[in-house]
Amino acid sequence: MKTNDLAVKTEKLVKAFSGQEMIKSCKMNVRYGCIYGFLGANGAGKTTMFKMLTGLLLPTAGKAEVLGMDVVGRRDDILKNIGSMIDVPIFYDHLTAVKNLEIHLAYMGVQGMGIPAALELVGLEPSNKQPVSRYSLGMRQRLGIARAVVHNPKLLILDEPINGLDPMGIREMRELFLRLVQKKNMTILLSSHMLNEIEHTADTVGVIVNGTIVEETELSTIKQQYANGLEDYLIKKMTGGKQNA
Ligand SMILES: Nc1ncnc2c1ncn2[C@@H]1O[C@H](COP(=O)(O)OP(=O)(O)OP(=O)(O)O)[C@@H](O)[C@H]1O
Repeated sequence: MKTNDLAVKTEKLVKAFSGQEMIKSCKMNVRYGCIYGFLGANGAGKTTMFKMLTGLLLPTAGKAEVLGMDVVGRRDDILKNIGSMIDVPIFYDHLTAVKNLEIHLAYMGVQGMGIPAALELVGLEPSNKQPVSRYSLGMRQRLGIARAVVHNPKLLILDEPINGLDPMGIREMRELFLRLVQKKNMTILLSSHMLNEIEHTADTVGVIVNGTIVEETELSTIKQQYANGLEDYLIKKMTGGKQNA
């Protein structure tokens, strides 16, 4: 794969905490225009990878490029061109959703797709005058996604984006992700423990085990090889192939 086909490219990436490597020589390739489902057990290193790609953590060693730019040297340029939601999204709780997005756009220095459009995309009512402190968990999650997309980023990095959403909300987000890729040319890198959701949404899957990505594959290939779907595939990869499919 040519380097300029890749929205995310890491080589031998390492992150150590207190001298202990939690990300180990990790290689990740995310193609432009794909929905990449990032899978792994609790503590495998998904959030740590996302934090390095979004400039929240500095790599200990190795190389990581996002949209062709080095994560260390060009952090600010990267941040203008990506949208992310990592961990529970934090807002100005005493302000409305519209005000929160206005502050975000002012900070980014762009108009983006427009605040009402972004709120409508995620199923929130732009005329809602309630402060965000009154929002349910699912509404906060939707607002987090609206903030991640409102400035029209090229790449979206979403850590467990459907946590807290009801079944209707999950379906709406799935449709939204597909629309963002097809109509707005975005690339989406997302993690989820909800394999059923990844099966419905992603076209590429990457599996991280103990801090290293052990395989990146097209979902269609997995579906051909594992009649029962992603769960059998994932368990096999997580156990080093010892578990029968
Ligand atoms: N700031 C930190 N200091 C020390 N250890 C950390 C820190 N952040 C993460 N870790 C450790 O790094 C490892 C990977 O954690 P990470 O949160 O990236 O996993 P994850 O794959 O996102 O897990 P989950 O699916 O549970 O969210 C864990 O062992 C975690 O305890």
